[in-house]
Amino acid sequence: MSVIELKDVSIRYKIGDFKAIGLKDYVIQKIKGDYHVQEFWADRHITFSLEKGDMLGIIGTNGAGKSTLLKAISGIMKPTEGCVRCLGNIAALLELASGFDNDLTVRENTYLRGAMLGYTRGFMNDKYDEIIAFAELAEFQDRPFRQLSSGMKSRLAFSIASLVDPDILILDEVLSVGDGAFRKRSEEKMQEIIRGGATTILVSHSLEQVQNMCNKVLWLHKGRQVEFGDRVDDVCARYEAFLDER
Ligand SMILES: Nc1ncnc2c1ncn2[C@@H]1O[C@H](COP(=O)(O)OP(=O)(O)OP(=O)(O)O)[C@@H](O)[C@H]1O
Repeated sequence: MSVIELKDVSIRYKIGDFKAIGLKDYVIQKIKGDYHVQEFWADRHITFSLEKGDMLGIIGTNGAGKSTLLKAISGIMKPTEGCVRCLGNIAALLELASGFDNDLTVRENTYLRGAMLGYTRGFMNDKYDEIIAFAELAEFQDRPFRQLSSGMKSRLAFSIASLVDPDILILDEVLSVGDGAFRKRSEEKMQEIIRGGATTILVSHSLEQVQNMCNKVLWLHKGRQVEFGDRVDDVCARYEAFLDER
């Protein structure tokens, strides 16, 4: 049985609606009669499924709809059409800095993120040292989160998400932010998670990373599904040829 299944998923953004422009401008525009909402389909008719242990790489140029699709898979957004079905607990690393509080310490933020992922305090007590050691942040444990560099913040986010044994791990470009040594360790960690049976989705602009790590690939372009399949090298080669032609 598939762990993740997307059936004909389409996601629409509304540009300039009252939520985007604010109530005041909405009222003014409405009175003047020039209130217009534009629709933009960021993803259109996306259909694929993943089995337990699959590692999917999503590729595509800027604005292809990759991050939007991850939001729908992780439950942050509801698809406008179609359906997404996921089995098991999901750890999603989408906007790395989000969900952390700059005024709390690294330790407090670690517990906070754990709670947001649905883990108990006891579980986090057991995992805490491991999380901090993996992120190499032992000296920063009791410092305010704002003192961390952006690379350190993403190390902590990755470390929490990966060490709590998710059934589904969703990563948006996260591995490209750490330095070389951390990137290598995080790739190894992800391989370990996959060997443990988790299903992983990774958005990456590095074809080398997708070829090295993924057993399936989804190529999106302007919201459309160009290719999906397990012939990762072939799809990446066609995508590369497409990039060269542009
Ligand atoms: N909140 C939003 N409101 C309106 N349009 C949006 C919104 N978020 C994204 N978009 C648009 O949806 C399209 C897809 O964006 P998305 O971030 O999913 O692309 P992406 O493939 O992840 O791009 P990148 O590789 O640049 O990160 C883009 O054209 C973007 O401008």
